[in-house]
Amino acid sequence: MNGLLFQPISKLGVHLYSSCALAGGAGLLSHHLYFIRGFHVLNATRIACTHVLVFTLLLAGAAVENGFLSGARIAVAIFSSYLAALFLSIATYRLAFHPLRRFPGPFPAKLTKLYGPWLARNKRIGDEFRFLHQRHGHFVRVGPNEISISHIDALKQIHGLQTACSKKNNASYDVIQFKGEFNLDSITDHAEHRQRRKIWDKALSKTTALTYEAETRTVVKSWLAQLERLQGAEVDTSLYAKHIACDNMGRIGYSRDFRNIQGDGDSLMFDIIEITFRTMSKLGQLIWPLVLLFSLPRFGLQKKFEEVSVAMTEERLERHNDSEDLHDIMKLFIEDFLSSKPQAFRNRNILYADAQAIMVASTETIACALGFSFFFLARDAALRQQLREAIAPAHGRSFPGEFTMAYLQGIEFLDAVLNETLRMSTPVPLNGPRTTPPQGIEIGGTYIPGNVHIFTPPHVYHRNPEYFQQPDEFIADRWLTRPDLILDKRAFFPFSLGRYDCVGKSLALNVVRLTLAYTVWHYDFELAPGQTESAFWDGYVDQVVVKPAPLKCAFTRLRVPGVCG
Ligand code: HEM
Repeated sequence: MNGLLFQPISKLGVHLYSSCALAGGAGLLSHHLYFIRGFHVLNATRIACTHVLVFTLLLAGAAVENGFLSGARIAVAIFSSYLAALFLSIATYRLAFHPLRRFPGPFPAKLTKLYGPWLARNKRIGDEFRFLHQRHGHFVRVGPNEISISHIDALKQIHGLQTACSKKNNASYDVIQFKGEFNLDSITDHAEHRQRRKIWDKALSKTTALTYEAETRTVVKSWLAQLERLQGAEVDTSLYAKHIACDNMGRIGYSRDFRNIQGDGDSLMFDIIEITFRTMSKLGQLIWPLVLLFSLPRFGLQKKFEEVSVAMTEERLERHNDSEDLHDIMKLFIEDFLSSKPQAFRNRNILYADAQAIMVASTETIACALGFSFFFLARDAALRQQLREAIAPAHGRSFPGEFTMAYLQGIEFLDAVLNETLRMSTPVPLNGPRTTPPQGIEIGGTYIPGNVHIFTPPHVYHRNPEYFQQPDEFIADRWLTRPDLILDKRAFFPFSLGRYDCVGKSLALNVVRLTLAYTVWHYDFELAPGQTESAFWDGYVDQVVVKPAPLKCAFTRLRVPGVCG
């Protein structure tokens, strides 16, 4: 066989050309018979290995016949012909024949998924999507098989309970797993998701979220104590927003005290938690490098992340066996896992996968919401005062000198500040993609073909003048006295929508409400000298979840709590 293939090559000249032509034909065939059919991203490792193997065999065969240098040149020529034909065929198909060929969008996005990492190069992919929509309209082709949508009808059709769209055949979710088991967010099968979600819902329902209040209050009190210790020094509120979110996650998720606020916790914790998202965000929506990366043994922070989540789960399991009194999110997962007929947590790896989900989902998001809330308050004394006055009736209602969630939940102005923060700087700017059903869907008169990956980026909706007047201005009153500034309330969905919406919404809102109420009640704070608004705006990065820039603030304890000046 080798002889047959390489004899003509060894004579070079015309025979090399025909071998290259043959390889080109193979490139065309591999596109039309394999790559164009179905969904192959998850086979990236196998595909890469097969190509490396074929090239190595080609090189070896050619080197045996022609010596190493000539053999290498021949092998490269033949293999390049194969690749050139393959990529040319892919490019021609994507530009001229793909079902999405008529959708507007930047030229490179139509051609290659490598446009994703390029778009993410400034770590502001949410803004980039926004600019693309401003330029191209409601439907933008942001990748060869990807459409981003900003039409209001898309929200119900894609996320509504009756939707035919799914998370299937969408490698973004498939890569996030622990040894083959998905976490709640990355499950793509509806039935399996429903079973697991029931337990999460129980662990984080509105009523259960209230039962975590004492733990959150302890965290907030540590923050106030830390402010007391730091009196006079500049405080990086973005850093403490992280610490508050992380310590809160430790207590509510696992009944553990991380002590980040006090400064004697594991300072690496947040880096460990954000590592997966940081890697993903660099790639835009390009998933195959992640498939390759995750097929290797874990290393660095990714390894540490797995080790930490396993260790925390094992430790929590042990404590469950010693005493079932602990009350946290893991408790319900463990109860199902240890039951005679588990409904969702059928093995330890599922437990580890969702332990990771608690860490990631409840930390960075809350840190972002809190970090930006501190910013909007720090730059506006009137806003702080208005908030203080608004929360005053809730102070001491349940316990002397304390705020409780029960009363804070009814404070409209507090929620207006929170809504406006989540609109202006939504923690998850893009949301995960969905896949259209095989028959496609029609949105606002536009037909989107089947098996296309679609995005409905909250950041694009939240800052869209079609839905919000003066979209780039923080105006808390738009949620109260200025409803004219909201043109379509449906366009506000920081926690996503439908069956995959955020299960931790109530908990997250409670943590932010309690932290802000106690902070403004006991302290006045403003941007520290030298800290500019633009430095904060320019410095945040979008790593799947937005990470606020450092923000130096000066805090002054109020002599009479709740009374400034
Ligand atoms: C301000 C804080 C938060 C924001 C803005 C937020 C936002 C979101 C969004 C947008 C999604 C949907 C993602 C997608 O469609 O791809 C989501 C899902 C999720 N969130 Fe949150 N989140 C927050 C806090 C939390 C907290 C505290 C938890 C508690 C552990 C949590 C747990 C989850 C989980 C498990 C999912 C997946 C739900 C499912 O697929 O059924 N989140 N979140």
